[in-house]
Amino acid sequence: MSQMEKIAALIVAAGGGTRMGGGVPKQFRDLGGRPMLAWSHEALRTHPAISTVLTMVAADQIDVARSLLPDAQVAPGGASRRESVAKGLRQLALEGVTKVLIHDAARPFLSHDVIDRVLAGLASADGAMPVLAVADTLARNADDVLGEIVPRDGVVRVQTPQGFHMQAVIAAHAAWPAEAEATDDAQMVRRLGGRVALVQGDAMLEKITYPDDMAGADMRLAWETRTAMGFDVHRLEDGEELWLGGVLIPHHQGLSGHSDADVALHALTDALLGTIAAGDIGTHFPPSDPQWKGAESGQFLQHAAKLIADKGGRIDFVDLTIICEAPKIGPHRAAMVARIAELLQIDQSRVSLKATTTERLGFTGRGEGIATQAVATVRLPGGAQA
Ligand SMILES: Nc1ccn([C@@H]2O[C@H](COP(=O)(O)OP(=O)(O)OP(=O)(O)O)[C@@H](O)[C@H]2O)c(=O)n1
Ligand SMILES: C[C@](O)(CO)[C@H](O)COP(=O)(O)O
Repeated sequence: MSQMEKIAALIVAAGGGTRMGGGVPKQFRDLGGRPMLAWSHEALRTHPAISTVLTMVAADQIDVARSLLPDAQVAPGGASRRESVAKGLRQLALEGVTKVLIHDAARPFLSHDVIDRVLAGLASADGAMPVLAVADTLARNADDVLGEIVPRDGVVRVQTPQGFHMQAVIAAHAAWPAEAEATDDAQMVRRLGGRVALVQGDAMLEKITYPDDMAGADMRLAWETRTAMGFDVHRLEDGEELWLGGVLIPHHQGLSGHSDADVALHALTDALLGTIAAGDIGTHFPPSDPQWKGAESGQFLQHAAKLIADKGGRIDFVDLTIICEAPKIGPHRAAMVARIAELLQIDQSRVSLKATTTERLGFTGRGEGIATQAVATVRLPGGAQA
């Protein structure tokens, strides 16, 4: 790479998703726990050769995009894909960009391998783009009757990101007739005599266009299911409040500990951290740290849930067993389930809470303390990208 080289990515995300329908433009819809747009943005942002990622969104979606991708550089796109690209190119040219990768937000599952292939193709051409072979027979539809067969030899399916030297793609956009539409940028560069190299595309990169494509994208995510457990004990003492499952319970004793000692939320926090192998509650909130003295344990649980969400994960189900002789848990079960569901932002049907005694045996049986076992099951996106 030369000293002066500056490679940018330009994501076009200003479309209305009319073929998809359903109100919210598809690039802002949830896909595996994060907006579709976030997937390719992350892949481009983390590629070592790319120094800038500019995302074009509809003018009235700027605030939405900023809230979904707080660190992203976003700008208003245009009325067509071509206009959105042209506006982005103008901005990137001012930033001294020498090469640009133009990518559809509607192609979320972009790997670094594809980016590498496009950049390699660009080294010896004006542009480079990923393509796939056509596997199906191609035919014309003549009023819902089979028409002419279209030879598929030498025909490829074109994907993005399409990479270009900035001068070549800016000249192509400038020369393109204002009234003509172009479905991509490579055809514009070619029309001006530019050479666009073809590199191997990726089946994961299929564009999400029609409603059925969302289901296909979910399947491509290849969710990985993980289950982990947590266990915790706190001592019952006079003069303490009894917090259990995020609920204050009237009792003659309460649990003692550095925080509010909510043994149920602690066990559940450990179970959730376990699903992403992120240590335990003490790793994140050391008892030696005075800031957690008397802390409400709901924040520990929310922290674990956020770490899972940051990985694109979803909490499928949590199950707790509170082990104590007293108080009776039954009367408080509904309130605890509601509070845990609220803290985790999941439906109450995904929270199970049970209780048992130990038949007066052991420390729980003698009323010296309360224990909780918790199990959490989460799904993490596994197949698409880390
Ligand atoms: N004015 C536009 C139109 C499209 N695009 C983007 O160009 C890509 C092309 O994909 P496409 O499936 O055509 O997206 P939409 O235009 O949103 O879909 P539709 O044609 O069904 O309305 C998408 O990432 C889309 O957001 C854009 O940035 N600006
Ligand atoms: C740019 C593109 O994704 C390459 O295949 C495609 O041309 C976009 O076409 P659309 O009709 O705007 O979806």
